[in-house]
Amino acid sequence: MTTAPFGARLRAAMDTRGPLCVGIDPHASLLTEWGLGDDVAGLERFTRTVVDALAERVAVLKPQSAFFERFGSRGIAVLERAVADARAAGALVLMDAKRGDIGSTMGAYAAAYLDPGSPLFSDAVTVSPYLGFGSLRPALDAARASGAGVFVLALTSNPEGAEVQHAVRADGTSVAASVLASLKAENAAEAAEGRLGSFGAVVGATLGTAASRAGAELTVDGPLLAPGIGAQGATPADLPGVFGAAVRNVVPSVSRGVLRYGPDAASLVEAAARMADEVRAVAE
Ligand SMILES: O=c1ccn([C@@H]2O[C@H](COP(=O)(O)O)[C@@H](O)[C@H]2O)c(=O)[nH]1
Repeated sequence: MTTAPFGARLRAAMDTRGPLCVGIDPHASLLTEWGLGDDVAGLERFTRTVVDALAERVAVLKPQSAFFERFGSRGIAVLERAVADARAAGALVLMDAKRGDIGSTMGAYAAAYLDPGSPLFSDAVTVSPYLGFGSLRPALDAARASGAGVFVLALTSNPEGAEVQHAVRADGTSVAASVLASLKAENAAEAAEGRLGSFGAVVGATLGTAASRAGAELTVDGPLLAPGIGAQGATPADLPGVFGAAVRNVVPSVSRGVLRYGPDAASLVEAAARMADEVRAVAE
């Protein structure tokens, strides 16, 4: 590995830029609101505007792969360009792809997002542990080898997530608690040296006290991606209540709550800065 581990790069970015992650989610409705066509040209203009406005300012940009995949290969080409441009401008790119499959197929997903030779290589990727945490091993190993990161869905921001994530296993722990404990084990070496690990959890900012109800220990010694701020109803003020002492490792994520201020670049910058200020006020 020639690059520093993701956890170290993320901590440095959070310290210099603040911890905010802005999602690139080109919803059809947003393309229309921005006066763009719901087509590849609209997708490209939207994506380029967000990257140009924010990649030099925020710690993390999180393209939502689904919105690019719906345009087929030409949408993926836009995504590839966005990843490269955002990284070149200094943002860390978290590919929100939520992949999860049997281990052998997981290896191919890892090659797509975590192999530096891939056109979609990203600083980190979201994955789903519901084929068993062990099925994620190829992604965890690939990330370790390339200095990338992995964010595992643990307690998602949507209300439906609880039916799976709060389910209690034969050993009496919840599914979410078990995912979080597995992540903590992955980060053990970095934690022993006082560094932020590269293996993070997705924990919704919308959760209220649900994490403690699921018996989930949020201190995984890695980053905690907190989506749900803005359009899903959570605010930065909710973060201390959801995360407690772990708030220092939280990367609050907002997509529509910033994107709705486009297409004017200055308005996007202002919206992200306002959100970052609100986050700073509660996270320090
Ligand atoms: O638990 C989760 C995991 C991922 N997401 C993703 O984050 C954004 C949220 O968009 P908003 O417009 O800020 O609501 C979106 O890409 C989701 O797929 C999540 O919301 N919750």
